[in-house]
Amino acid sequence: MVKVAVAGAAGRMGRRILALSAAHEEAVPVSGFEAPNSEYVGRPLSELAGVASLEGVVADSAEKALEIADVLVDFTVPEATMQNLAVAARLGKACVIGTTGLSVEEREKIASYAKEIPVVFAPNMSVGMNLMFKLAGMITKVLGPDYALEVLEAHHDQKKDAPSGTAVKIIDELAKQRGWDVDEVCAHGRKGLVGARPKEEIGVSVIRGGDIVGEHTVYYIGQGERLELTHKAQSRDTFVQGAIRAAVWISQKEPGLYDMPDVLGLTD
Ligand SMILES: NC(=O)C1=CN([C@@H]2O[C@H](COP(=O)(O)OP(=O)(O)OC[C@H]3O[C@@H](n4cnc5c(N)ncnc54)[C@H](OP(=O)(O)O)[C@@H]3O)[C@@H](O)[C@H]2O)C=CC1
Ligand SMILES: O=C(O)C1=N[C@H](C(=O)O)C[C@H](O)C1
Repeated sequence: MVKVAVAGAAGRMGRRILALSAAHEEAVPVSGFEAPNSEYVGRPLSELAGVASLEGVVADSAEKALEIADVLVDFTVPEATMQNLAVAARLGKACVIGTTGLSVEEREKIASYAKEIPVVFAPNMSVGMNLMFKLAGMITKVLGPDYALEVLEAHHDQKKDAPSGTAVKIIDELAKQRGWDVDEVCAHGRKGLVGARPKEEIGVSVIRGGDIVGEHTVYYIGQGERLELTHKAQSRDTFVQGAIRAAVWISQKEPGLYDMPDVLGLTD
C-alpha cells in the first residue's frame, strides 16, 4: 500500500483524492494538511472526504503530514506547492504535482528538485486529455500551415489561473509542431483594431462560469472547413484517478521529472 499525504485536503481536488484513495486497492490516504491559518486545520479527514472510515484530522504543515507518508499529492496554489516540494525534498518523499499557473522560474525549480526526488508534474491527469495532447500535435502536422489554430478553454468560476495549465500545454504542442516560439505567436483574447489574422498566430480564448469542470477545444480552421478537437471533463474524479495512479507509480521510481504519459504508458 502506498501511503499518501494530501496537500490542500479541504480543496475541490483534495477532498476527492482523500475519498477515492480511501477506496483504492494500492493507495491509502494517511494524512492531509492545509495552511496553518486555515479554518479546516483540526477538522476530521472523514468529514471532508465523506468517508466514515478515514482516520485523522487536517494537519497544519507538510512536515507533519509527510512524516507518516510515502508520497505527497499536491493540488493547491503555486506558492504552497513550492513550499511543500521543498519539505518533500528534505524528507526524501516522492511527489505528484497537479497545481497549475506556475511561473517559468517555479517550473525550473521543480525540475531541479526532481534531481533529488521522483516527481510527476502534469497540468491534466485525465487519460483522455493526455491522448488529446498527442492528437493535437498530430492533427496540426497533418493539416499543415494553411489551417489557423485557435484554442478555447472553459472552467468554473473559482479557477484562479488563466489560461488553464492544460491550455498552456496544448499551445506548446501546437507551436512545437509549427516550429514557432510560443511567446511570439499567442493572441490572448482580441480587442480593438487588431487587423487581419496573421498566419503565424495561435488565438487563445478563456471562458469562466458556474461549475464547469474543464473543457478544452482546438479549432483547426481552413478555407471551406473546420475541424474541432474537444475534451470535456465531466467530473473531477477523472483527474483524481490519474493522480492516484501517478502516486502508486511514482512510489517505485528513481528521482526524475515525469509526466502523465510516463505514468499511463503513452510515451512513443
Ligand atoms: N493536474 C490536474 O489534473 C488538475 C489540476 N488542477 C489544479 O489544481 C489546483 C487546485 O485546484 P482546486 O482543488 O480546484 O482548488 P481549491 O482552491 O479548491 O483547493 C486548493 C486547496 O489548497 C489549499 N491551500 C492553499 N495554500 C495551502 C498551503 N500552504 N498548504 C496546504 N494547502 C493549501 C487551499 O486552501 P484555501 O482555500 O484556504 O486557500 C485549498 O483548500 C489548481 O492549480 C488547479 O488548476 C485541478 C484539477 C485537475
Ligand atoms: O482548476 C481546475 O479546475 C482545472 N485545472 C487544470 C488546468 O488548469 O488545466 C486541469 C483541469 O482542466 C481542471
